[in-house]
Amino acid sequence: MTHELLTIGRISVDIYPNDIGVDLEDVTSFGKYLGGSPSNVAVAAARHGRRAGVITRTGDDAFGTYLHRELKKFNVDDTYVTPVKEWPTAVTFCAIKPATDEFPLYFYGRFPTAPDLQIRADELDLEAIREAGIFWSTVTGLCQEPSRTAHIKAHEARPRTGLKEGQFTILDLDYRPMFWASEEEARAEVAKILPHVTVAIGNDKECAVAVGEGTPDEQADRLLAAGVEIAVVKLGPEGVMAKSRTERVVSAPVPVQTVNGLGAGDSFGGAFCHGLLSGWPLAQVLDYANAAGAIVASRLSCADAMPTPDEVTSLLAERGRLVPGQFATEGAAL
Ligand SMILES: Nc1ncnc2c1ncn2[C@@H]1O[C@H](COP(=O)(O)OP(=O)(O)O)[C@@H](O)[C@H]1O
Ligand SMILES: O=C(O)C[C@@H](O)[C@H](O)C(=O)COP(=O)(O)O
Repeated sequence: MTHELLTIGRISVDIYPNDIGVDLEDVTSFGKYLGGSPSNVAVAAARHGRRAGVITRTGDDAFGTYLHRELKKFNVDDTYVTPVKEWPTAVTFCAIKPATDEFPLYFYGRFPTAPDLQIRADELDLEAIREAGIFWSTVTGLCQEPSRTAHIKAHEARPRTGLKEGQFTILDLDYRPMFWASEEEARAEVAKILPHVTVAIGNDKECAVAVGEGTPDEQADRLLAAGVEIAVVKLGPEGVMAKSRTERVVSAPVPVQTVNGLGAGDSFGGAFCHGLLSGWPLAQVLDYANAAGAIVASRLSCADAMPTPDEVTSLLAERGRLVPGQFATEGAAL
């Protein structure tokens, strides 16, 4: 199977509160969901009809079984999801406090390591990585060995110069401070991957870790100077800005009632991939992904909340931002 999108990195069981607006110590019941940013991105793209797969590791346990079941349910290829014996599947709790726009994450089963940080270079199917329409990795995957070397090897196997028309290599600048000794350490690792990347996506804080403090424009310019073709700066409820060598595109906020800001970035990412694969102009890709992010921000969970194309276009239509025929997918690039 050739994947339209192949992601690599973490997977977890998200254990998210059913109680909204309270700190974790006051939560009385939780729901259980597939989670982990690059896995969510694969789910999001599959919801838009794309052939998506993920390279990751679970523990050899019941939560691992659950995650396989969920990936299959969402139509994500789990061929490259294998168990490690030594570590249990990671779980992630959060608190949901929309009134103050706070959604703190609490990672368990990631210290000193997690199964998905045990991905080894010698286990990779480099042919599948080379052939994928889009290959998506995250900065968190670089935080520890052997995952770090595996990520570098995967990227080296897919050099920018070897990409075919319509192929993209995306780095999600995703930065979780608890997994790093310092921002400088993360920046040094990002610098090793960037030469292979054609699209970099991050929020303003993540861009600062990757290429230093600055305005979104300055950060995008630095990413372009590092050789990427498209630099995307996500701005949460403020929308998104992207730059290529020839254009600067802003997609204005798509207002929604925020429930849980977590997962919006992954929804954005999966929808962004769908837009690139469809060959849409950058402005159109950004509007679509912006609305897809907003939808997940207005819902409780991450993977289970990923929207379908109809849900995205309906929201844009409701906001008076849909040009009829604009988001046709017939002309898929691959
Ligand atoms: N509360 C919100 N209201 C409307 N759109 C949102 C909201 N939160 C996120 N989005 C959309 O989703 C995108 C990604 O969300 P963001 O929070 O910036 O990413 P991340 O989760 O990676 O930090 C934003 O750029 C925006 O397009
Ligand atoms: O993996 C994580 O970082 C946390 C997960 O609980 C969650 O599923 C997630 O990935 C949220 O990512 P975001 O889209 O960057 O908010």
